Amino acid sequence: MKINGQAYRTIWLAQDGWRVCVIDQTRLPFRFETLTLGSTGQAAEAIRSMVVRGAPLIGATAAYGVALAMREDPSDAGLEAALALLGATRPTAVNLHWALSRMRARLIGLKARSRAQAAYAEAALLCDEDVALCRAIGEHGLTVISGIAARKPAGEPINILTHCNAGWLATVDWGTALAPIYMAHDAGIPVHVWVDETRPRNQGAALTAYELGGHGVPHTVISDNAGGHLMQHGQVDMVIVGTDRTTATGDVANKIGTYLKALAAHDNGVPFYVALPSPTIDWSLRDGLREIPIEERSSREVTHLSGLSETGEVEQVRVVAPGSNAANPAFDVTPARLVTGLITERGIAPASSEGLAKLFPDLAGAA
Ligand SMILES: CSC[C@@H](O)[C@@H](O)C(=O)COP(=O)(O)O
Repeated sequence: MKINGQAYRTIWLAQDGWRVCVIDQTRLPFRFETLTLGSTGQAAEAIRSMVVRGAPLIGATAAYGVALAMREDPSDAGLEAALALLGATRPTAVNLHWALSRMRARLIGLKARSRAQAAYAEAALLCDEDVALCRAIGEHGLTVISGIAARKPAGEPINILTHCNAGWLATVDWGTALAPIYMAHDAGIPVHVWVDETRPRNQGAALTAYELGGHGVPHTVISDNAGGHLMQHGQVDMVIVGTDRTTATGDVANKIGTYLKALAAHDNGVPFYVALPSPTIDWSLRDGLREIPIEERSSREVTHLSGLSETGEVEQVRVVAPGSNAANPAFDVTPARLVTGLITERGIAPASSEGLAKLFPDLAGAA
């Protein structure tokens, strides 16, 4: 997607052909800065500190982290150490482990001297595939938006609510939940997006609003608590969110607060869709609530807010009473029964074992 007219992916190789460039998402929306990663340690730190975030981009960065490791130490011990370091960065997004398993499978049978080149090629392939998966998700999701548009008076915007950031910044390009929205907008279908601010880190207010604004998509940022009210008053036609891990049975882990939106959507008859590429499906899990690991993050993300001061400086301020404790579970699980459909690269599946297995017999069968 474009920033100030220039096309970007979220991850690319530097001019030297081996270091890895990323957009520093902790600086958005007020500063656009890129970082160049020159070691596995730096790649791991970029994931841990959320310089890069979003399930597919975490996987892509981890893949390049393995490639960087293979320049440093391509031995079996070097490979296993890199996989362990990168695998311990963030617990919920399964794309991380999917990407690391794929890199291991590609490299383990090779002689050490061939590994670096093969690792870079595999990481690049994984990134290109991610772009293709997200584009296909966009095309399938577009049919849902077009269907809703056909039932509305001509010219009236389709109001779509989204939570967190599942746009191109969360993937290599296009995004998952936002891909259908970009495609609808580009096709001339009038869309308007309600953007949940997504406390505590405000990925909606900072990143989704930045992306949609950059692409000219009409949107309005709302406080996280406003969605239910808007749904009760008929102001939301559909919800689309992304996911960090979806079980083989269709339970969906996503940014904290997603479950409450699904409940409100269910109560108000608003369709609730989840957009995901197949690497986000954890075929080994059947009970999302019990089995998906939920990341606990620093309480400081709850007690403090970051923003632009009147003097143009990015500052942090405390918003919680001094002395109060804060808890910060970063994800929640929406049970399959609340999900209208899973928008994947192969089409739209009911959120159930049967629905997923029918679309992905090859993957479901292999688990
Ligand atoms: C296409 S991204 C899907 C999810 O990764 C996204 O919705 C999300 O929850 C991101 O969380 P984050 O903590 O910002 O990495």
